[in-house]
Amino acid sequence: MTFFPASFPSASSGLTAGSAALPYRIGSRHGIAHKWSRGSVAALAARIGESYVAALPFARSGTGMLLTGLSPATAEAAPATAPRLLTHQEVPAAADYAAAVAEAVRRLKADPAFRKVVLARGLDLTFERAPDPQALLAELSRDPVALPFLLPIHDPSREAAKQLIGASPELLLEKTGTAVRSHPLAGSARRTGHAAEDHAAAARLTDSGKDRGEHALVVEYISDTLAPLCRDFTPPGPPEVFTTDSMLHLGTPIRATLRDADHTAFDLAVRLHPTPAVGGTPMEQAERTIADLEAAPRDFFAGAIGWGDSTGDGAWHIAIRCAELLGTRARLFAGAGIVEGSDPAAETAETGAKFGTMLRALGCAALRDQL
Ligand SMILES: C=C(O[C@H]1C=CC=C(C(=O)O)[C@@H]1O)C(=O)O
Repeated sequence: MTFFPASFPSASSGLTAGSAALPYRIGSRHGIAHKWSRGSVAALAARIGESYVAALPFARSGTGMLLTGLSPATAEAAPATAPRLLTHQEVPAAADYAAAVAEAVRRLKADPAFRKVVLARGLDLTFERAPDPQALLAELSRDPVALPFLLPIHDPSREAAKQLIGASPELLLEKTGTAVRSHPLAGSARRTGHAAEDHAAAARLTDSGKDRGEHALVVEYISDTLAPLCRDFTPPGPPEVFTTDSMLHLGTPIRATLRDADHTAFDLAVRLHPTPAVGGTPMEQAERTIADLEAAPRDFFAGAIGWGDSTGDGAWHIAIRCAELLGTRARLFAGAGIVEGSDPAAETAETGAKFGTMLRALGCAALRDQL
């Protein structure tokens, strides 16, 4: 699957940028859409070069990063030995995450208008020496369906050089001229790599009313947001199974044609973010529940990362299957969509399985079986 038009500088190997230049406020949900008109994006692109890269945090009120020095990812060979893992700690522990899921299910059952919330947790790792981000990026590039990314996300005035690294399987929005594309994912099963087991898991996922329901909320939200901006919007067909290196997902390809090419990719991404693939339905209630029940601050996890050019074209992915790197430490993140029919133990296991992408790249794939 190709996520980027051929003109994108890093089309073949991922999204990377040199330095965090201009932290900016997203403001209100639609505020930036006006500020970031085609003209302002063109002016910005002229200042920083042909293209820009940006990262939006999960929180709509958070501070985003506009990144300059867009640099093609160099897929260097990974060193033979990954740094030795010294410690690992789940944040929170699996039992506490399961308790948070149970509480979310209680709240969902108590209010029929509250349909879904995505709850996440972290996994803190420390290594004998600092993992090499370029080597990790090369490892993450092995999955052809995911977008590898490596972005500096630190605010220079606040802290040391934090980097966000991952391989996103989820396309939030791509815009080329008037053509737009999205590929929402929701509803998941662990991939074991054994063909017969994965085949059976894919069949169970396709037949699961609970997974189809949590997926449909995301497709509905994206369709409702894009349809008024598009001509002849055709409702997408049923979901398909989408296979990544470590997971199976329900995924729905969405394609449409904008009425007006003047919407920039940035504008559309900000209108869509965050979707119920990482937030919930309704969003305000999900945000409150996430603030109440999650132990690890999300920051840029479950945010959006993307690029754009002076014509307004660009592509945005959801920042999942990722980690924050800070020296010898890494914090991995994983979330699961919780609906009324969720089983806390199964959702906890799902987050454990989702850590698999980063664990494999970091050379500690075996840890996935203990989570
Ligand atoms: C929030 C994550 O995944 C999202 C994307 C695909 C499937 C999901 C799910 O089945 O819950 C999540 O919505 C994550 O990987 O941390």
